Amino acid sequence: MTTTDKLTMHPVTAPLKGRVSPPGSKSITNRALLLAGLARGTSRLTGALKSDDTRYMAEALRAMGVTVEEPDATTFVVTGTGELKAPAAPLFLGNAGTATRFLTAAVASVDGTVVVDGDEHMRKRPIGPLVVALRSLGIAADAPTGCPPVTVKGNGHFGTGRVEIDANLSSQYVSALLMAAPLAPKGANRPVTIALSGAEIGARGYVDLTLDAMRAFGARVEQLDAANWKVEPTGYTATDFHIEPDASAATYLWGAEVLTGGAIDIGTPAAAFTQPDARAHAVISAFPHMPAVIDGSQMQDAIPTIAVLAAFNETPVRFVGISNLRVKECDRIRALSTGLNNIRAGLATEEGDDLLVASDPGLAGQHLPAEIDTFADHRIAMSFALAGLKIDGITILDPACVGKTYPQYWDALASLGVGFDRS
Ligand SMILES: O=C(O)C1=C[C@@H](OP(=O)(O)O)[C@@H](O)[C@H](O)C1
Ligand SMILES: C=C(OP(=O)(O)O)C(=O)O
Repeated sequence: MTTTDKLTMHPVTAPLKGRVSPPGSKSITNRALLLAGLARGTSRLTGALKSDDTRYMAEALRAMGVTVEEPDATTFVVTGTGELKAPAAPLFLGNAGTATRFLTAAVASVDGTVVVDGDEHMRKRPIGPLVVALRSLGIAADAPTGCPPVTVKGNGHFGTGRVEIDANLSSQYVSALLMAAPLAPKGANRPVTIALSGAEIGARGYVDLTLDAMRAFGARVEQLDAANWKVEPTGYTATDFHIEPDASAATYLWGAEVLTGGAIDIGTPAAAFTQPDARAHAVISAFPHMPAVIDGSQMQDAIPTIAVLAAFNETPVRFVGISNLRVKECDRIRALSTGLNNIRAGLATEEGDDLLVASDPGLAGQHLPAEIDTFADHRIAMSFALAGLKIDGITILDPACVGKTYPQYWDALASLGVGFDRS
């Protein structure tokens, strides 16, 4: 599809029925790309996501001497030498949080200086706690604004010993340290211990994805207790690896199904996903009787989907445990309240970091023209598209921002019979 500035949805006239498979998981693809790039030898990654976020990771690895081939639309063939080389220019990672955080730690293993940078949105997303943790290991890292760009002066290996990390703002800091930890100095026989400091981590399920991917690439990592992990200095071993579909992408299809009373076969049962957002399936399946209070802490990326559905629920919904939605691609609590109130004043209220969504099943079928500012955030675009399935007049601004994780999103909706005008 060509890039357009606006997309106005046509409400559906019949339940949505058909088969649409979500693309590969962004989280798992970017973990597998990195670990394959750090390994010596060739790894074949199948079922992978090809989108802005994974392209940035692949390009960064290429810039550091890794061969990344793309034989088809869902496969990466990655050949590494067992070490990353210093890139000739700063690594530009757009607004890909995973690529930015994971590489910030991994480039400590480069022998030379690496600048990790992103776009204007990424330059507002905090990375200070990760930089502090790297410095405590003796790695020269600097991020003067507390956000990218980060300059890392690597000395050819990661550190050893114990490192503390405050992961309250992002679980990606823990994943970043875990994945870099096997890259200890040659001959090191001491493990790295990663210890949580501060408040409880956001979405623990992402750390579990990290451990699974690390073990698949030969790492020896042990969770000692809820706050401590021990990682042996093994490096990584190339392997073939299959990536499951993206659970966050699946939430839009589950949402479209319940909102229209349809039947959309996404090809993967909800219980088969290992990603945290699969938890959203149970909540979405309860629509239009979703609970009065929903804790988003363990399924953060699904909250925009559920918040838009909540407007059509039988009863209001309060979202709690979502404070770090304020530091995602945009301030998602603000973007959701702005968009919902734009559809109808009073639909959403922010109370501190809670979001209250007033419900009105009678919204369906109404003509309520609203231009939804997506703040360049794929999840805001994809979730408000659901409102446009039931309300006449919903226009999504900058619809191409879905390219961050689901470039085929609009085509997928069209394949189910959804209509829209582009302008
Ligand atoms: O580790 C990951 O793959 C991710 C962790 C989450 O971010 P935070 O850890 O910053 O909450 C999530 O929102 C993001 O889309 C992907
Ligand atoms: C928060 C997200 O992405 P990231 O942190 O990887 O940029 C997301 O995809 O919703």
